[in-house]
Amino acid sequence: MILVFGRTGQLARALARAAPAAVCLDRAAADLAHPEACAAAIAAHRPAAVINAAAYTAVDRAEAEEAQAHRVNADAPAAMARACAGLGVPFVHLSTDYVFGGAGGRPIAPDAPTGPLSAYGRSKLAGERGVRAAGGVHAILRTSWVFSAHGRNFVTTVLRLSEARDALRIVDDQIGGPTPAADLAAACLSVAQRLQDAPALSGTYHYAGRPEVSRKGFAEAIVARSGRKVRVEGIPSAAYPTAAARPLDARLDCSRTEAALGLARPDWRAGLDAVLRELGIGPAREAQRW
Ligand SMILES: NC(=O)C1=CN([C@@H]2O[C@H](COP(=O)(O)OP(=O)(O)OC[C@H]3O[C@@H](n4cnc5c(N)ncnc54)[C@H](OP(=O)(O)O)[C@@H]3O)[C@@H](O)[C@H]2O)C=CC1
Ligand SMILES: Cc1cn([C@H]2C[C@H](O)[C@@H](COP(=O)(O)OP(=O)(O)O[C@H]3O[C@@H](C)C(=O)[C@@H](O)[C@H]3O)O2)c(=O)[nH]c1=O
Ligand SMILES: [Mg+2]
Repeated sequence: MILVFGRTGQLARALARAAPAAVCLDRAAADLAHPEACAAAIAAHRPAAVINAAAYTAVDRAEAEEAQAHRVNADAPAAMARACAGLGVPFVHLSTDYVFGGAGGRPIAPDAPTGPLSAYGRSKLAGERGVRAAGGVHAILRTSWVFSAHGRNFVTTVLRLSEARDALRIVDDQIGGPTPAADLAAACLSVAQRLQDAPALSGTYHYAGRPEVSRKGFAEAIVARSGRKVRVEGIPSAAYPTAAARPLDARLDCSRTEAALGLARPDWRAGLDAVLRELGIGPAREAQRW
């Protein structure tokens, strides 16, 4: 059995769909603010593998709650990893492109130097370090711009805004790889299985959707595919001040993931069409050519 933390989140919902036999724990069952309770949950369930899909993901709010973000994103994953190492159970943990400063101008390899710009990024980087230090069989999967039909993500945000406005102002100097939660879930399950068969595959991997796009380009695709009549105006990040700074170019180089694990990058446009169908929004214009 696969044990999943973060039942109500985008990724965990997709994991539950893809692996109905998985046991998914929510905050009531395992609060990551209490790391030892998470370790106890692993010992109690004695799973074949653990996937941590829970995190403090409120990037801007984390600037004022860095200690809380650290507890949830660093202390809890470290405790989970230690529990898994003690039981000899593979641990799959999610991290983010926001551990990078994003100023390099080219796709970033998994072993590249990090440099988070935000409290969220710092907390996720500390989580990576704690997982590695536990020394067990593990995979850290860095991903980016995860979206689905559920919860707060860029797709649901743009759809909500496009219902209320006839123009959106979206930054066009931040580029990345949108990642469908459904594809990310499949990748996590594949990695959890591979680690059971080949512990030496332990390591840090990049897994994000393609083609890379700016936030403005992503918003244009969302608006176009949803059939909404909304103008999307490109603006510089400086014109959209936020509490947390975002990397301008933290594109993840995913080539080693494909080589080592056989996981190709998902096409986010197909993922977007699937999400819009799930939301009953469209119809996707057949004439639309990518
Ligand atoms: N979303 C994105 O764009 C990206 C996400 N990631 C990473 O991928 C993983 C999954 O992200 P995603 O599915 O989008 O996350 P979501 O924001 O959709 O969900 C986060 C989940 O974590 C849970 N959670 C938060 N705090 C606690 C806590 N104290 N105790 C227990 N559960 C808690 C939430 O529960 P509740 O509903 O109760 O708040 C929720 O179920 C995370 O590790 C994230 O950092 C990486 C890159 C991009
Ligand atoms: C809503 C909106 C956002 N933006 C900008 C703000 C910000 O710079 C950028 C992204 O906005 P959001 O806050 O929705 O996305 P954000 O919360 O930054 O998404 C991040 O989530 C965490 C969990 C991750 O790990 C990252 O990979 C990334 O996906 O878009 C606009 O320019 N116009 C808008 O109308
Ligand atoms: Mg956000």
